[in-house]
Amino acid sequence: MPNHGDWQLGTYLNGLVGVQPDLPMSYAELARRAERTMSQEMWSYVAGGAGDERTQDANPLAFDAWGLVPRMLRGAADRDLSVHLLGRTLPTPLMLAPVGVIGLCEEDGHGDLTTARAAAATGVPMIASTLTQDPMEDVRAELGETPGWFQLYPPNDRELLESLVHRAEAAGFSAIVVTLDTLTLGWRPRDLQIASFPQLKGLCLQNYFSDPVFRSRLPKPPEEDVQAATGHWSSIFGNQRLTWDDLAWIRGLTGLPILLKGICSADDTRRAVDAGMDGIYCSNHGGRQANGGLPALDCLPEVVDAAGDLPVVFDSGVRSGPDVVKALALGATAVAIGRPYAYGLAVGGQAGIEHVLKCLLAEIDLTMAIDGYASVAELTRDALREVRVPRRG
Ligand SMILES: Cc1cc2nc3c(=O)[nH]c(=O)nc-3n(C[C@H](O)[C@H](O)[C@H](O)COP(=O)(O)O)c2cc1C
Ligand SMILES: O=C(O)C(=O)c1ccccc1
Repeated sequence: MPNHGDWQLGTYLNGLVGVQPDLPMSYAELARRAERTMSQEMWSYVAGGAGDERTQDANPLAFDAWGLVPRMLRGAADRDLSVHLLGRTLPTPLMLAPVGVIGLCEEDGHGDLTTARAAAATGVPMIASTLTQDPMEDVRAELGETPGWFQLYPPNDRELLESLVHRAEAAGFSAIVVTLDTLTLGWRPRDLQIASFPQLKGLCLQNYFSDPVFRSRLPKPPEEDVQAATGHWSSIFGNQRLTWDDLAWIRGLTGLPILLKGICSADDTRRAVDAGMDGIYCSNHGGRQANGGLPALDCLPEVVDAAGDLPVVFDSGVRSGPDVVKALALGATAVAIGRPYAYGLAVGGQAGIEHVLKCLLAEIDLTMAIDGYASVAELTRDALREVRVPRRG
C-alpha cells in the first residue's frame, strides 16, 4: 500500500523538467489566492469571524502549545491513517465540516455538489450544511459510497425540523449533526461593515425552499416571492429558547446517530451523553460565533475525557498535518476542516478541494513517518508535551 506522503517526490521530479505545481502548497498561499479569487462579500463572509477575531486567530495558535514527541526506529514505514467512527472504518481521519455558503465558493453556485464530488473521489466524508444552494437530496446523490452526514440548524418550527430530519434520513445521510452554537448570529464586524449577509438575499436556502412544511407556511411559493420566503426563513432560523428537553424530542425523531456540534465543556458533554447522543462535535465554529472564548483545542481534552466511549469530532483552526496529528493525540476520533476546503474550492474547484485534502494527508503521513507513529491508534497523549518556549512574535 502506498503511503499518503509518497507523491511529494513526484513534485520534486517535475521540477527537474521545469514544472511547478499550479495549486498552492501551503495554507498561507491558499488563503492569499482565495482572497484574490473571491468577491469581497464572499471573502468577508468566509474568512471573517466574530468581533476582532481574537478567538478565531487563537484557534490555530493553540496548536503551538503542544509539541509532538519524535520517536526513532519504531517501524513506521507503512502508515495506517484509518479511523473507526460510528460503526464504520474511514480511510483517513479527515472530514469536511459543514460550510453553509460552500455553494457560493464556486462561481456557478453549485459548490455543494462539487464538494460532494470531491468527498466521493477521496472517501473523506462530507457534513452537508442545512444552508445549501442545492437541496440535500441532490448533495447526497453526489456522494456515492462516501458517508455523508446532515448538519441541522434546528428551526423554531417543530414540524419543519421534523421534515428536515426525515428528509435527511430518506436521502441516505448516515448521521445528524445538530449545531448548538448558532441559535443566533454572532457579531461579525467585517460583514457588518459592508452590510452583507448572503442568506438574506435568498441564497443557500434551498433546503428550506424545497421543503413541503416550509412551503406550506408561505402565501406564495419561494419561486414567486423570494423576499417573503427569505423573510420567513429569518423568522424561523433563530432558536435561542432551544433546551435539552427539545433535544430529547429530536432524539426520538430518528434512528440515525446524532452528534451535537459546538460542545466545548465537560459538563455539556455529560449532558449530551445523558441525552442519548451518539457523538460529540467539539468546535467553536471556527471563531465565527462568539469572540472572547477559549480556542477550541483547549477544550478538546476535557470533552474527550467526559465523552467516555462516544466519538469526538473536532474542528476549528486546523491548518496543517501536524495540527490534525495533535488533535488526534488529544483524543479526537476524527478531525474536520472548514475554511481550508472552502478556499480550495474557490481556487481550484473540485480539484482544489482534492488538492487541499491531498496536501493535508501527505503532511499528516510524513509527520507520522518521521516522528515514528505508524497508526492513528499510536497517537495518544503520550505523543505530546506542552511547549515551554513561547513563539517569537
Ligand atoms: C463560511 C462558513 C460557513 C459555515 N457554515 C456552517 C454551517 O452552516 N453549519 C455549521 O454547523 N457550521 C458552519 N460553519 C462552521 C464550520 O462547520 C466549522 O466549525 C469551522 O469552519 C471550523 O473552523 P475552521 O474554518 O477554522 O476550519 C461555517 C464555517 C464557515 C467558514
Ligand atoms: O456563517 C456561519 O458560520 C453560519 O453557520 C451561519 C449560518 C446561518 C446564520 C448564521 C450563521
